[in-house]
Amino acid sequence: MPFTIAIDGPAASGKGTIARALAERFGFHHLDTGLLYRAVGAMGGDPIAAAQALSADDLARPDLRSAEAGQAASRVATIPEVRAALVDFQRRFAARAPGAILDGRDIGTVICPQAAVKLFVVAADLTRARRRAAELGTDVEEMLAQLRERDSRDAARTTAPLRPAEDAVTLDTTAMSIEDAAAAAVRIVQSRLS
Ligand SMILES: Nc1ncnc2c1ncn2[C@@H]1O[C@H](COP(=O)(O)OP(=O)(O)OP(=O)(O)O)[C@@H](O)[C@H]1O
Ligand SMILES: Nc1ccn([C@@H]2O[C@H](COP(=O)(O)O)[C@@H](O)[C@H]2O)c(=O)n1
Repeated sequence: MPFTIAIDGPAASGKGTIARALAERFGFHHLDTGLLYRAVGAMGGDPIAAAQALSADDLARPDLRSAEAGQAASRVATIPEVRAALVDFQRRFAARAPGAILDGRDIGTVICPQAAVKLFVVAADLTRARRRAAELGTDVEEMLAQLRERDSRDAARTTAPLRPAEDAVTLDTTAMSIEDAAAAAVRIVQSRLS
């Protein structure tokens, strides 16, 4: 039976970094589900039609990592029909052998409620803003405002809001290096594998 790991948390908390480290360590597949919403937001036009027509090629667009793409993603992510159109793809991915790691906002609560491991990754707002601003070469204060706006929208929406699953383990990476955060996640996964 494939082993599924669900990783959720606010923007730039380190979900993807941890997911990639786990994928490398355990040989599992990894899907950054934020890319699906970023692609839908970037396609323009009717977001519901865009979500229904989404293909793997759309996820390879070079402009999806920008702050603007993140804001557009969080707006289309509030539309229930957009979310519904993306469920099957994510669940099929989660069933891949020998295991799959999905990171996003509703993986442990909606997409994979039966996941073997659920992590909710958090970090202080300013820490997240500093890390993301360094990554994109942008202003920290502006990034802080953008992350807070996105987190508020994600947590306030009625369909699949950002929140930890009841059985999720919270991992606060504020004072952790990338290596320490990855090692902490590996320990949690190992404890469930054995
Ligand atoms: N523990 C850490 N220490 C220092 N920098 C980190 C740490 N974890 C992640 N980072 C850096 O912070 C930035 C955001 O991390 P990452 O992309 O993993 O976050 P995310 O939660 O996946 O973001 P998003 O919400 O956009 O999907 C990246 O530049 C990453 O290298
Ligand atoms: N499972 C998910 C994943 C993402 N979203 C929305 O997309 C935005 C961008 O996500 P990133 O992980 O790339 O930052 C995010 O702010 C959410 O609005 C989602 O709703 N569900």
